[in-house]
Amino acid sequence: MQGLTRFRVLWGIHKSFHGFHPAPRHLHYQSLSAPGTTRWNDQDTPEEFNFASDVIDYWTQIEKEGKRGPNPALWWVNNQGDEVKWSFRELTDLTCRTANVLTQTCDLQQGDHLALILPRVPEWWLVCLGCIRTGIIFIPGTTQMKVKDILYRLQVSNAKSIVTTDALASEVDSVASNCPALKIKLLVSDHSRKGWMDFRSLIKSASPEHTCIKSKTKDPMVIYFTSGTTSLPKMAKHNHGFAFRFSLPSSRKFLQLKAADVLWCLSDPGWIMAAIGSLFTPWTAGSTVFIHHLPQFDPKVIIQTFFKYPITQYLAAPSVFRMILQENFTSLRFPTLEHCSTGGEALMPEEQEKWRQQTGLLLYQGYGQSETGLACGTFRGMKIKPGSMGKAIPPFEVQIIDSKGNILPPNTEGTIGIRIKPTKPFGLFMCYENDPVKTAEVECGDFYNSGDNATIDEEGYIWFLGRDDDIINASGYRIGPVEVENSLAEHPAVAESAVVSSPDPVRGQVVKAFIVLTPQFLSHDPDQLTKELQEHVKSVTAPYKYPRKVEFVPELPKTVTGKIKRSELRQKEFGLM
Ligand SMILES: Nc1ncnc2c1ncn2[C@@H]1O[C@H](COP(=O)(O)OP(=O)(O)OP(=O)(O)O)[C@@H](O)[C@H]1O
Repeated sequence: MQGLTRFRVLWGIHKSFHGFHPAPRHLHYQSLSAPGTTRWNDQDTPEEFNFASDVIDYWTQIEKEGKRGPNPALWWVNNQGDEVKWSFRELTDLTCRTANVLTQTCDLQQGDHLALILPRVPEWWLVCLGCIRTGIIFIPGTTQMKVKDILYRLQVSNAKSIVTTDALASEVDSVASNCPALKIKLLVSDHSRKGWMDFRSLIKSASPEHTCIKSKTKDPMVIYFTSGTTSLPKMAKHNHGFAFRFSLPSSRKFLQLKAADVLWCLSDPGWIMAAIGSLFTPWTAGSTVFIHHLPQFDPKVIIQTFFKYPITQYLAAPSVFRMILQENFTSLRFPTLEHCSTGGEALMPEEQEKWRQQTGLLLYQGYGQSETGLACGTFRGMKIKPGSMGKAIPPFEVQIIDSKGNILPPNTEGTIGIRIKPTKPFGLFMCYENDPVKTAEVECGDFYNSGDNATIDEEGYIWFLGRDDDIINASGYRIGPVEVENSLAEHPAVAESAVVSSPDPVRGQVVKAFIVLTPQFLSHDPDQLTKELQEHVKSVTAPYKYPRKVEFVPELPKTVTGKIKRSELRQKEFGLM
């Protein structure tokens, strides 16, 4: 049975679409920002914007007029051979049904908080858009969370509702009595569960007639929990302007997607990268969002997927590219893949080079945070400087600033700042929810202070050095962990490493490297390997940066989003844990 038909039969949904007459507003907005503009004036801000009505329903209309190609809006597959293909028309229909389930059946109102903890299942996209249609603020989270992570998020967010699957339902039930705000539990499953509403059957019987709210661009839309790499995760709240930003030519220039493109973004749905790469960017361009359910990252499955489906663009964290590279292919030529991008953590220049050698494709890097979305990046076709995160993406003006918010000259180490005065640009978070103190703390003069250390060169390329807290001060030298980790990555023994400062009775602090070895080096003599790695670092970078201490570990501590927790390693070194 064909995927789409199968899905319709599964859900009992018939092809009845109501008439939509959306104005193709989002394309008009392109004229509001010229590429290269670095400042956005508030008077250009559209008063109202809603991604569901202004973008999704626009493409639905284009489809109805027969002006869009046959590729689906969403193409979902799993390892069991199941497949879902939805057109924009179906997406409009299903997300209107979702909106009705949320507001009518669940009695949720505009401004209520909904925790959305789903794996890569099609319902994730339905709930996001259903929330956008209704003004319910959705709070994505990763399914890798444990009970205490879920409890923390439900409590601090005051979520009134949660949408999740069987895998986490019992965890939610075990903490629900400690979450007084939580009233509605929606289960995405083929089975029913006591105390939970059945999302799939509710959708079937819901009406596809729904009038989208007229959201103000400055109305809240989504809250992202930060990864918690440095402290407890914070709640970065974004408005509809975050979604609007993707309609600007400057944002569209980043991947240069066309309606015929098929974009595969591997990000966990709980991370802001998923909203960027598998929701707002592709659908603004009318492209296909391709999703592989992938409960675990298996590089072999990822590679097979490129050969099986006509994927043209690929976006994943550096660690995913790293896994594929570790398969050591001499030559991988993907039949339809044209463009690859990465971000979210440091990318080693040699990984970029290895990717080019093995696949013949360039690897473009971007940088962002839960607070900022994509702040800078290497636009498609722009010269790549290996190791650099590219240039500021308008309307963000990115500068390297000192602790008072003064702009520093090129090639001077400082903090990445995004201009917020006189005007805060679209796409930058509104605030940390319920935390005016933390919100005020990240304001630094006329800038938002990212807390990341970097330099900018004469051409405007930004070079990541490390988080402020991770910078090592050894014998008067300031050392960014990424530089040392980059050097270590060039050695075949190193699968992964984390570099932190460690106390030393003579020098105060020294550089220490925690190293996960590649399988072929596990049996090597550790002392000899330590010396070899130290010599290697001295030979490829300034010798003062070499790790005086080395510890081989089976794995590195990571956040639920897979980021290395250097702060945890550092605290252990200083006896603080
Ligand atoms: N291209 C990149 N290169 C290096 N680091 C990156 C890149 N992109 C993102 N990062 C890192 O990821 C961080 C953003 O991650 P995220 O918003 O998920 O939360 P977090 O900052 O890790 O969590 P917390 O603020 O709770 O400690 C950036 O501040 C930066 O340190």
